[in-house]
Amino acid sequence: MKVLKFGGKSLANGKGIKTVVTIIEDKVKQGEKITVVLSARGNTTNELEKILEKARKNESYKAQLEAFKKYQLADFENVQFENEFNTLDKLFEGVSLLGDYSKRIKDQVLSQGEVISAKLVTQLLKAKNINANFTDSRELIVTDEQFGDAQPLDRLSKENILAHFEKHNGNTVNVVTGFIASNAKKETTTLGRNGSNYTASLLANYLEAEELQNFTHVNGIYTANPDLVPEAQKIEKLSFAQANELANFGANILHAKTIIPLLEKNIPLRILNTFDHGNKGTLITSEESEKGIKSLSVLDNVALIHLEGRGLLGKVGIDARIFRTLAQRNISVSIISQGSSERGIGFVVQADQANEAKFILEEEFEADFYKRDVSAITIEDQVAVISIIGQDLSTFHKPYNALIKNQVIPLLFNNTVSGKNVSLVVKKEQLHKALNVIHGEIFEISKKINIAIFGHGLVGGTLIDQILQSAKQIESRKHIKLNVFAVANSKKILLKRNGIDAGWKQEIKDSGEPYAIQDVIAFAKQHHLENLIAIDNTASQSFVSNYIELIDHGFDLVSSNKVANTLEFDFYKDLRTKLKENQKQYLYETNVGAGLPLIDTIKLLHLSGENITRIKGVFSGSLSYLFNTFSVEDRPFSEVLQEAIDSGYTEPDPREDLCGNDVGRKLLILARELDLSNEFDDVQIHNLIPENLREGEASDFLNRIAELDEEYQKVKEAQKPGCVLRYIGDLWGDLSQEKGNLDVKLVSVPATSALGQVKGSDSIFEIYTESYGDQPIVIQGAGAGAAVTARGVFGDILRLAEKGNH
Ligand SMILES: NC(=O)C1=CN([C@@H]2O[C@H](COP(=O)(O)OP(=O)(O)OC[C@H]3O[C@@H](n4cnc5c(N)ncnc54)[C@H](OP(=O)(O)O)[C@@H]3O)[C@@H](O)[C@H]2O)C=CC1
Ligand SMILES: N[C@@H](CC=O)C(=O)O
Repeated sequence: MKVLKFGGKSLANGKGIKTVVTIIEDKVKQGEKITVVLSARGNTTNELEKILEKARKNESYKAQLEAFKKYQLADFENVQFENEFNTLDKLFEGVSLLGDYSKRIKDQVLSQGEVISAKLVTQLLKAKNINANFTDSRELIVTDEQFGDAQPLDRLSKENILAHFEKHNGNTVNVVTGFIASNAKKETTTLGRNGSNYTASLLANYLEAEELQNFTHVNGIYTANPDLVPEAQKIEKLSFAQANELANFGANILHAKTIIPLLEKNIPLRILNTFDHGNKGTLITSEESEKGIKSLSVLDNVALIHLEGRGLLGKVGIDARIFRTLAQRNISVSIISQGSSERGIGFVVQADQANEAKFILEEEFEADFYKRDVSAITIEDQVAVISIIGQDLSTFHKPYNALIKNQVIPLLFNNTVSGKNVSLVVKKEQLHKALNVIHGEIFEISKKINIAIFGHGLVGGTLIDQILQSAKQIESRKHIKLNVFAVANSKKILLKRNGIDAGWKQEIKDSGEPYAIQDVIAFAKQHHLENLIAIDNTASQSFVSNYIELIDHGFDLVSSNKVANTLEFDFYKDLRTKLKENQKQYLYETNVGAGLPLIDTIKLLHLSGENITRIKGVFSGSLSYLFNTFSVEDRPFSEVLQEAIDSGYTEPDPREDLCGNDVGRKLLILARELDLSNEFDDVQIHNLIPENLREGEASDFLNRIAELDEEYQKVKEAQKPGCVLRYIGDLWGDLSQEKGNLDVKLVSVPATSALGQVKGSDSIFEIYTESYGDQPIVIQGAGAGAAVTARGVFGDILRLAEKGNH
């Protein structure tokens, strides 16, 4: 025999109730022996509670009652609920007259929901020629007199149930009302929270069922609530001990009282979804699994109470007084935390008991207030408790660090000494984000990284395409889910919580909106997005002014834009202070040498104490291409320049390359990596643009580039034989001083020298250090181009996304 229990949502009008009847019918046709336990349908219990309240307040409740009846009858044929409806009419009328009701009356009212549900399903099954038998559990389960939360009396209940099932056996499908029972005086009682589940597991126990199948509206037990954590995964199998842990922390289906009767008889419990027939759900058995499970559960109807006082240190009996006082009013405390200094104690109670708890504690500690031993008792009610079940403190630093990096600061946390649970109290507004952050860390199923990309030109556009192309692979290889939730240019933004797709270019054109940076921050907050990274792929100085605000709101930064690192040294330092304060990171590997691993190398050498004495080379990819090609080919300077522009090597305004600013910036960035405090003005720059072409719009300049030809032809021809032109950067001098010398110049070098042999758009960086002497470390490769630069930015994103950084 299997016991099938259906919850309220499964029994709602429409798809629900029809599916339930089909499930039962199929099982009967397959020859399975089953017993069915039902909750009240849909929202019935809540509705009855609401009508009862209205009646108590003498408000008009009849329209709601009629709507309730209509819902129960829907368009079902041959169903008679006259008895139940009459009972409800009388009970509500009585309550309305008295202006009050007892728990006993409430149990009578609520019980009608289960009776109606079981009668209806019995009728629908009979119409399908199934031998269904309406079974009122009030005839079977005998309880004490604790209305609202009655305790079954085991021996009597078992006797009744066995006798009933002996009588109604064979192919009979007993359709049993869940939740309700009666006391020895035959008065209706109810079994409290999870009552129907309890009825089902009691029946399974007494009848020694083969399995209890609990049909819900979800596919089973998840690693977290999938409504809050989209990446949550179904747990296929659990042991009762593990289920019990989950139950203790809010997984209602698994409430301890439902589990114990099953555990006693070793009866498996399967959590199934009425609406997803093929799904095998979660199976809970007594088999102990070696692998620990982890799951996140939430209690959100709670409040945090904090009792604070300077005079509590070393005083004996304070905690005892607190808990005794609370116990006297039946107020249960779920989480407690007290520091060793005993300056205060924080604990969590049910939200609806918080005010009463505060009041009675203030009474209890009145004298202590007077003596100033206790200074305040406060309630924080917009809080939630997250419990990480299966988590001990050995690896707790991972989710904890990730929370801090995401600006979620737990108000309180504690762990269990035995077992593996860590609970955190967080602000309710941060619950969603906190859950996703912790989930990503502890499961490594896929940690979501939410990315906002500013600038979708050559580099930005290529980066987006690269991300979209590799996202799946990265998710399966690295368990990192890259979600580009924002793409913006200087005028418009496209915001998509679940990430853009291949149609992003058209979408931003069609539905992009004007924006300010605050809109992006607000969007991330509204959608509880965690692990935020802002990517600056602009060349804009004005965008850099958003950096501080982004950092303040929890974004890490990645930029291909070099401006932020080359503004005044004060800003450079302030930015780093802000980053440190907020535990945020700023990566910009592509600022020098595009995708080449240059900045990282220099940082490591410098950090490890290696004295870098000089850095020299061809810093610009576009100017490398220009002079490498122009030096050896007999073509006009402007033609080669145009090729460099068309190949995406130059800055958005190519004059930034030709005037030497871009190389100057790169040189300054490296100097600052070596802790030199140079300013941009310190860079000696040989500007390649003749003075008469420096002013005006970039487009005017581009129309006139042929005017450069004559001058550069002369420069080329004035060289010694066997020499070639190179535009180089040179950082030199005593680099242990406050400032170094920074030169950017056009030089003529032998074609056979290292600089002379550079080809295409390659950059070359010679890093001279004390240990390496005259033989520099050389880093050489493509120094410009959208693809390599975007790849470099992508590398920075992954570095941030990898464990330890986020
Ligand atoms: N090309 C290369 O090889 C390398 C380039 N870089 C750097 O990459 C960056 C991007 O270069 P590239 O892609 O060629 O430039 P593009 O001109 O192709 O693209 C720039 C993008 O930035 C947007 N933008 C400009 N100002 C703002 C603003 N204030 N807010 C938001 N978006 C803005 C532009 O939008 P709109 O169209 O509305 O103006 C455009 O989408 C530059 O900083 C460059 O120095 C670094 C290393 C190598
Ligand atoms: N315009 C730059 C691009 C990379 O920073 C260059 O030519 O090097």
